[in-house]
Amino acid sequence: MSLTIPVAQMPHASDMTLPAYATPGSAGMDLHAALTADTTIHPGTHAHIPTGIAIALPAGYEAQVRPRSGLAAKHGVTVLNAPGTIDSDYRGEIGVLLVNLGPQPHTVARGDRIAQLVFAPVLNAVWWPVAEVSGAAATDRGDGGFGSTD
Ligand SMILES: O=c1ccn([C@H]2C[C@H](O)[C@@H](COP(=O)(O)OP(=O)(O)OP(=O)(O)O)O2)c(=O)[nH]1
Repeated sequence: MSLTIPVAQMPHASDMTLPAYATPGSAGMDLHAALTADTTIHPGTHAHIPTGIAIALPAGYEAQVRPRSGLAAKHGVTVLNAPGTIDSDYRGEIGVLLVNLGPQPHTVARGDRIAQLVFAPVLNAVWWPVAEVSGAAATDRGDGGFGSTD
């Protein structure tokens, strides 16, 4: 299933290539760092990395900013708020909050692939207020949580 999404490049990224799927089966488009200067993320700290694009998602969809596993495995660098949520009514530049959980400083340069963007449909829930949810839909689990099946 494909979705056509308006995308605009910010002035500081007009020479960059748009995010793209790395392979025909990739779930996410790689997002690139639209930095004007290298940014070093020191261990235990995070940085807001611009991607140079703004999008206009149709109502009923979201985009998720997810980590790249290669970056995490090699450098301990991941997305701080993973998965970041891009709302359908957001029109600003997409940013990526990268956190360095590794032992070494990590430098991000312009054009580096820093995260991936996955598009997904969103279900809009409507509350149906009831006195007790177990009355509305009883289950074997009931209110057992947090390891209750251990
Ligand atoms: O990784 C992210 C997460 C969010 N956003 C943008 C798009 C999103 O639609 C907006 C708001 O994000 P979110 O709802 O997660 O932020 P909030 O902390 O709840 O703030 P707000 O009060 O702006 O909703 O910020 C990004 O660019 N990157």
